[in-house]
Amino acid sequence: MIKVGIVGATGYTGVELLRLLATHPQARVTAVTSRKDAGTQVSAMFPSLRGHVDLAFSTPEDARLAECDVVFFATPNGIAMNEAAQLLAAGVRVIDLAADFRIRDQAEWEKWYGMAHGAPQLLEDAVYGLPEVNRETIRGARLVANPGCYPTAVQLGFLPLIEAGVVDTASLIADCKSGVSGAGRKAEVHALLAEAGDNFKAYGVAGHRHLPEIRQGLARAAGTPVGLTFVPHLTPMIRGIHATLYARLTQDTDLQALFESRYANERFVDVLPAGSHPETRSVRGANTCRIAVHRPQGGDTVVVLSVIDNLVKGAAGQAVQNMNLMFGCDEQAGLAQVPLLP
Ligand SMILES: NC(=O)C1=CN([C@@H]2O[C@H](COP(=O)(O)OP(=O)(O)OC[C@H]3O[C@@H](n4cnc5c(N)ncnc54)[C@H](OP(=O)(O)O)[C@@H]3O)[C@@H](O)[C@H]2O)C=CC1
Ligand SMILES: CC(=O)N[C@@H](CCC(=O)OP(=O)(O)O)C(=O)O
Repeated sequence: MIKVGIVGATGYTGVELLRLLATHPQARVTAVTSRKDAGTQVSAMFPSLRGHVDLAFSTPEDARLAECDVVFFATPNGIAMNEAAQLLAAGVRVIDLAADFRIRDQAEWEKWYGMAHGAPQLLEDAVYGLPEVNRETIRGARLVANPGCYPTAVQLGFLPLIEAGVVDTASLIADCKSGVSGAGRKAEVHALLAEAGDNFKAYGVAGHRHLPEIRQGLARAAGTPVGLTFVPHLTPMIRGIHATLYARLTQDTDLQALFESRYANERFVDVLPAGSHPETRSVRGANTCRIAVHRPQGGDTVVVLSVIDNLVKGAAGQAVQNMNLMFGCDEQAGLAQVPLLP
């Protein structure tokens, strides 16, 4: 059994990790932390887990974390970077759901995240946890930087086009919509029902911190820097990301065949039949990215539609997928959920 610790288990990605790991045949959660709710039973806070998780939250200083095989950080940015080195030294593998190890360039990270990096010496070792790109490296990783939610949906949508060299990489556009759970469980006015319900708005147009992360991944695939306009929006739904991606074709190609062949062996990426319009509800609760590719009126603009559940393929599910790779488990272990609809 893989012994698992979760730091920050009272948040949305933390409780999602608990939900997914509750049915994992080879993993057992042994420590779950919270600063504010140490001592509270998990099932008292999350009734959905009653009968599935028999644990109480402990403080983040819990010594049992160092006895785990893997610790997930489901914490805000800037926490894992100060804790990872000690756990790694104790032989514990670390998966950070936050952004501390996602950007290779320290100065770039510090610019976007507005703080000094606490563990720059670990940036080199950290593996970016997008299995559809880095599967073999993730298998041997000690420290995994789990991708952000928007970056997962956007990269999976653009990668086939960029890898095949069939689009102009200087003029990419990602128009994205997220559900409110993307902002986490902390109390914030903009996420209140009366603020976010029955409303729709863009944010971060001048520059969102996922921009450098997406650019880094796409540039790696292109072998050259890319030009990307990324505009996130907040929609009045709880879960889900819908990314509408635009690129200019530079050569004629069978787009449907390109996408089908790129993801033919990927269990968590579903390329829909030509002409489809994927819905966020078709992936709710599941570790699936559904993609459709369009070429409106046969013109030179390609439109890719990519949907994920931000808490699953966009966070906790992808983190479990990475854990499965790191520990030699079936990649689908704990991740066989059928999406919840309606
Ligand atoms: N929500 C989403 O869709 C996605 C989130 N992410 C990233 O995953 C991480 C977690 O997100 P999410 O679950 O939404 O966040 P939440 O705000 O819902 O939860 C954060 C958790 O971290 C704990 N925490 C806060 N500060 C500290 C601290 N200083 N030390 C230890 N624990 C702390 C909180 O509990 P307590 O205060 O009691 O300690 C809580 O359990 C974030 O970095 C987020 O950006 C990534 C992809 C998608
Ligand atoms: C709707 C909403 O607010 N979403 C969050 C993205 C959450 C996330 O994945 O952010 P990290 O990179 O910090 O992990 C945002 O735009 O800040």
